[in-house]
Amino acid sequence: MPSRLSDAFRPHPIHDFTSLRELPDSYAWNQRDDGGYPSAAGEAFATESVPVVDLDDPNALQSIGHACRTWGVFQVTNHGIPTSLLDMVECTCRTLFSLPLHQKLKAARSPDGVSGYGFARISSFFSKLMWSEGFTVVGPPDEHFRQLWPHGYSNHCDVIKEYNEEMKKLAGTLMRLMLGSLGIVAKQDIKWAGPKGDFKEASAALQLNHYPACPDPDRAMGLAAHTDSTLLTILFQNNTSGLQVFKEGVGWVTVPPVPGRLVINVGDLMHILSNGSYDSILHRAMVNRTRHRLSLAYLYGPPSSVEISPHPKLVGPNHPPLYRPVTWNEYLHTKAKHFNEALSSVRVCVPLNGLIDVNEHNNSVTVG
Ligand SMILES: C=C1C[C@]23C[C@H]1CC[C@H]2[C@@]12CCC[C@@](C)(C(=O)O1)[C@H]2[C@@H]3C(=O)O
Ligand SMILES: O=C(O)CCC(=O)C(=O)O
Ligand SMILES: [Fe+2]
Repeated sequence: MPSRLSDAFRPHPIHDFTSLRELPDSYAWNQRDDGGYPSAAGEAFATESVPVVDLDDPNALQSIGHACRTWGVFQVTNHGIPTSLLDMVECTCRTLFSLPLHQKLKAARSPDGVSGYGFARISSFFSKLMWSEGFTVVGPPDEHFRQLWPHGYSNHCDVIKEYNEEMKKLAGTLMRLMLGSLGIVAKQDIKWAGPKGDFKEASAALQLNHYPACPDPDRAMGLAAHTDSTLLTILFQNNTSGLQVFKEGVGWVTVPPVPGRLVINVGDLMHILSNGSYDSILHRAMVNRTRHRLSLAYLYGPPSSVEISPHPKLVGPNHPPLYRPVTWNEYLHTKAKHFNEALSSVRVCVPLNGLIDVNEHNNSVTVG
């Protein structure tokens, strides 16, 4: 067992960074370290804010379409997720990350696995370390949770299962609205949406993130800038701000947590499915000097056997398909290899004499 754990974390020595009084150099980022995205004047005086859509509003479909075209991210209210469930899942997160490191490592993500405790996967693309820890849940959490809490894990399992079920329903609703705004009717136009158009066969991963209070937050990075490899992501953040989204021409815009709101990100697979009409949103998480922060990302995608490609309704003589078909597993691999170049690596090249695509394929991780 110990050799498996040290394998999982070989690239980054395991130490309890949460109790450090000073920021070690290995955690001190400068702008170049995070991809060098310009911090436009907007950052300090951001006048723009991420759209808010009331899901009970009869115009929700139009508002969501507009938000997806202009931002690639929006917040929702009246989403139907009970506050009590959000409180409970936050409590499970808090309890999990409060465990001593040696206990959390009993549920460490294995080198080739997707579920379990670990530091940011995308760390390998950066020379600096991120000020965060995470726990990924794919499928039932029971086995890992039993390692964490030998006694009394079942309540935490129930909370996660209920949260996943509620998220799945909400994700189905959001899919119908996001696609509806492109003229795509889920139950007619998307085979895997099923006869009721409820996307029952969809897959998902739940990512719990913890950003401890940090002695030097201006130089630290919670989670570096990335887009999600999903169709869409539903993000819950506790009462501490940290999420920022990048808007072209504006710069980094903070999405402050507001009770009752959830943040919806357009992911890379939605960008592909919409044939580029919706952009996936580049986002990152900053950290705080005095407060620790929790977030939960519900990463939503198609069933593992389904290939996502630009929808035929959005393709025509003047609108060639911009991307080749990919399954979620294949795309996750591409992301793990090419990180923020993953989308361009599945893009179709358009030479003068027709369409060809240039790609490497490989397959194996299973999310489902
Ligand atoms: C289903 C997913 C989506 C994953 C991989 C796998 C489980 C965890 C997800 C995240 C969560 C944190 C950012 C990200 C970039 C990461 O490193 O892990 C995400 C990644 C992706 O969107 O590619
Ligand atoms: O913590 C956040 O606000 C962002 C988390 C995130 O982007 C992710 O888990 O993919
Ligand atoms: Fe993300």
